[in-house]
Amino acid sequence: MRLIPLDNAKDVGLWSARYIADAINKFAPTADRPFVLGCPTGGTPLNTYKRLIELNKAGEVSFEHVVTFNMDEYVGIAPDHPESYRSFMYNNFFNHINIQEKNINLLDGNAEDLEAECQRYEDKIASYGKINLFMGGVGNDGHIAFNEPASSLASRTRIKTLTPDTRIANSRFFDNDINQVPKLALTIGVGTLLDAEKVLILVTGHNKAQALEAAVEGSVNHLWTVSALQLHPKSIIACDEPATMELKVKTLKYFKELEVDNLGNL
Ligand SMILES: N[C@@H]1[C@@H](O)[C@H](O)[C@@H](COP(=O)(O)O)O[C@@H]1O
Repeated sequence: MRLIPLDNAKDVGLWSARYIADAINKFAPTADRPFVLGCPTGGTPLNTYKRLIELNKAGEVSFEHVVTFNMDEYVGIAPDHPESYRSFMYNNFFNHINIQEKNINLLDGNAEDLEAECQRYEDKIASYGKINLFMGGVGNDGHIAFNEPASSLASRTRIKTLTPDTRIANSRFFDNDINQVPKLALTIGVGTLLDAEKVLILVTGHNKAQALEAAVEGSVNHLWTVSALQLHPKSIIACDEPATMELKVKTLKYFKELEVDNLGNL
């Protein structure tokens, strides 16, 4: 695991956007060999999307041959609901870059057969071989996508019941009314995430400090599904200073020293 300790959330956005743009450019995608990018929603990746849009407009990265798969979607809210993850992705990213509509993959939380929808998604990912880079955030309780505490670390895309904590946290997007927050979601599994060639998780803010501690210093544990990153051969966590508050001083120092050369290339 690489831990990239940065000063603030804006720097996490700049660093991660540059990392993604470089990965796409290095891959040199074509129509027959697209780059496959996993995408999250939430407040954390907004700075990254903003910067990727700027890089796209500046001609520094193209999404013409990039295929995306989103991590998750609520069940039962209209696709054009302002808080559906579909709306989030179009409003904050897809509408502003040169991605082709046919290359966008989203889970349909209104599908008649939700289990079949999850299998369709897994099959579609498999049809590309693998996801080259999966970007993600993390919940306060350490959940990845919507893999709530005690999710199987071998899980695949499926229906999940959201915990009260997650619904309270996400009620800020629903007029602070927990009753408006859906109770169910479709989410890629921890196993689906671990299958990606690279995983990049963004962690910002003091309310994520315990999750970061669990991811970096804790043992692999289904109660903090983010800790499954320790099983991945190429996982990166980019974090800001407030998120590191629960880490031991020596842990942070260790990772900072490892990154000295890389941070010099920011
Ligand atoms: N399903 C999403 C997660 O993918 C996201 O990581 C988490 C944290 O969101 P935020 O970045 O807004 O803190 O929220 C939701 O639960």
